[in-house]
Amino acid sequence: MAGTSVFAELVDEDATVFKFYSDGEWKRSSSGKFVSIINPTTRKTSYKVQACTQEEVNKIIESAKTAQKSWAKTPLWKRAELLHKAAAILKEHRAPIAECLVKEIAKPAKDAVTEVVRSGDLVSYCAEEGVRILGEGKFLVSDSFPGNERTRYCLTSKIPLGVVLAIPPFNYPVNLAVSKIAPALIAGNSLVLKPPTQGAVAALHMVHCFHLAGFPKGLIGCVTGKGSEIGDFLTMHPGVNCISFTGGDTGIAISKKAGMVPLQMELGGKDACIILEDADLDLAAANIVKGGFSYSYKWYHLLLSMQWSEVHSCEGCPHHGIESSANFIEGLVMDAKQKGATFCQEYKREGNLIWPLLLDNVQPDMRIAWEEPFGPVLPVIRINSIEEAIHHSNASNFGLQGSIFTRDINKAILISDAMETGTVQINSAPARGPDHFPFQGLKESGIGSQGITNSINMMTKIKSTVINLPTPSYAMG
Ligand SMILES: NC(=O)c1ccc[n+]([C@@H]2O[C@H](COP(=O)([O-])OP(=O)(O)OC[C@H]3O[C@@H](n4cnc5c(N)ncnc54)[C@H](O)[C@@H]3O)[C@@H](O)[C@H]2O)c1
Repeated sequence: MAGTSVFAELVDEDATVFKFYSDGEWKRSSSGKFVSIINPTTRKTSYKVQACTQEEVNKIIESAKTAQKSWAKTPLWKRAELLHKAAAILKEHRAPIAECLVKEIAKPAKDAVTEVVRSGDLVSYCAEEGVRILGEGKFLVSDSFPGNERTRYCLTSKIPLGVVLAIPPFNYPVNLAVSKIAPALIAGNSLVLKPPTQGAVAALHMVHCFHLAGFPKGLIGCVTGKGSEIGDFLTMHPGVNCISFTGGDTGIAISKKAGMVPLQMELGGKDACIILEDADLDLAAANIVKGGFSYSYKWYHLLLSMQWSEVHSCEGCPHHGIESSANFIEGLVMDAKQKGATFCQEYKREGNLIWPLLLDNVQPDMRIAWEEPFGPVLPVIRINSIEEAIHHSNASNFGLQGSIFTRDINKAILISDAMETGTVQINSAPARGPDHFPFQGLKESGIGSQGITNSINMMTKIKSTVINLPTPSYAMG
């Protein structure tokens, strides 16, 4: 159970308020204030976390700065060893962490366990990859550039950035936290985590697994509280040397406010799925259901016929969101209704629960054509040509992923090259992973690239050491 056995020190005596992690210890905030985490299913408070103060943020960053200096001097194999240990502990304690995910974000129990196990695997893979890529540098000689003799040797290596700030979103609060934590640590950085409110307790449990693995005091800090109170303070903090963020539009605002630090931004998307006439329609339908509805929290059963116009039935699958997101989704649906979209099912909402809905004949003047509902509402735009499909896809401000369904690989490649998205899936729904695949958004969907290798590289800088020789020295030959 959450907050018990090895996790008992995370929680207050009354077992409801979780502490934050600073300088290797679990602490109560001096604010005396808490942030409640509402269970989206029961709409009751599941947990409370500390509302940390700016002074507490300062202290965490200061400790992270100090700890990073000696961590960077820790041999790479030792850093990897600790990460492997943390990964094993994380996987061992998957049950209580998964329980938090169920209560905080209404993730189905099986998916919640998968998220934790996948996170452990990510941490181990990152340790292995780090040992290889950080153990290599470059050797360059000067005479390859015009006008130079071979009098200079340049040795390059990868050095850490310092303090990395990690901000994951609510939908994968563990996986998208470790995808930032592990690369940062293997590369010799320290790490400050600001988890999302919904998902904070799962993240605190995950951080405790790193604590149990024996990472040095202060190297990892985890601060909880309201984004509106400590968010800007964190992202504009002069002690932060890199920000790795996953979320929505908040990331655009952060990018504008952040100082001269490397940014890794993984933001919203509006992934177009282009289905050509020759597509395997069963495959396309199954993947569209998966891509459009799989994060609708509950099991679903949606039968799509071979023709969009003949959607037979759609049952179950309510979307357990928070009230503001349910209202936002409803706004998109009503706008589409007013402008003439065809409803393939009756729109159904009870409280925060929204049932899956397929909207046909969506037109470019409807908000749902462009805005991300982040809920179980799927718009269908009928197209007459490949060019029209590419046009609609590229007209989006987003550029995260896209899908193409066709049996003609030559056409698929041409369309893929024309799509302005970071990833294109041929004959599958948009997916993030496996976690070592590069993953990136174009336009308003992000800055930089992720995936284990890219994240490690992104969280380092190149350092050159140049050896200047008094006379040219050429290799024997
Ligand atoms: N690109 C991807 O692969 C990917 C993956 C998962 C989620 N997302 C996106 O995430 C969004 C849903 O997640 P969300 O609702 O948690 O996103 P969000 O942008 O509302 O919040 C993301 C994180 O930012 C924090 N935050 C809020 N205000 C802040 C501030 N002023 N300063 C610093 N941090 C602040 C939140 O607490 C949370 O931890 C969707 O738009 C979705 O597309 C994208």
